[in-house]
Amino acid sequence: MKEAARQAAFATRKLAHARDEGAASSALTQALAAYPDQPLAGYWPIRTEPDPRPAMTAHHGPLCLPVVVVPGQPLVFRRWHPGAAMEPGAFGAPIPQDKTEITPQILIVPLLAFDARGYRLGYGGGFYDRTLQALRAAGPVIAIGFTYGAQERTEVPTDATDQPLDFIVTEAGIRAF
Ligand SMILES: Nc1nc2c(c(=O)[nH]1)N(C=O)[C@@H](CNc1ccc(C(=O)N[C@@H](CCC(=O)O)C(=O)O)cc1)CN2
Ligand SMILES: Nc1ncnc2c1ncn2[C@@H]1O[C@H](COP(=O)(O)OP(=O)(O)OP(=O)(O)O)[C@@H](O)[C@H]1O
Repeated sequence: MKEAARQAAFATRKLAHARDEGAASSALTQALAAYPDQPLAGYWPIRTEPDPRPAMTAHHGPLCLPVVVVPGQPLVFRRWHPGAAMEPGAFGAPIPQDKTEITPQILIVPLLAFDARGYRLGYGGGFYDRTLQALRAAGPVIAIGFTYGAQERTEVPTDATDQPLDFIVTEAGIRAF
């Protein structure tokens, strides 16, 4: 069920990526302006993900990027700043060389599809679900899904471990759940 939804979502995201990247990025900068000082986790874009780095660069607080420690475990987050030295990470996304870990309070979360309940479909590792579960158990966290409007579905397939998003940002603007 999730696999078929993933394949279809890759196709619509590729088209949306070619059309709208800049617009999605400026909506993200606006959403983050509500939380200027909190530690922010973004991501280094891979495939056809929209690029959150311009919005991260505009953020005042500490910045970090996700690192896969091992499959089946939550992500950790390494300190990052624009221009920071990078090294190859697992799964094709570069990671900061600086091993200093930061606990983010705001997370920009990549995704393949989302629905009106705020549920998301990722690449299938369960990394963000495990990470959000652990962070939410420890304190307040805001998860902001970042993608294109074309990735909305009536209902994405979910299971008991899926963690909902607090906001979705697309080129159409900011939605709260
Ligand atoms: N930009 C970005 N960084 C990220 C994530 C992400 O989704 N986007 N992650 C979010 O978790 C983590 C990396 N996890 C990932 C998990 C699977 C695949 C992926 O493309 N898997 C392929 C198989 C790859 C392989 O076998 O080597 C696939 O499912 O087809 C990518 C990233 C941390 N960093
Ligand atoms: N907190 C958790 N504890 C145990 N298993 C989990 C947890 N979160 C997710 N999983 C498991 O991980 C696997 C992958 O989950 P799922 O297909 O929802 O990934 P995804 O949301 O697409 O990926 P990601 O969150 O990395 O973007 C599933 O078998 C799911 O049950």
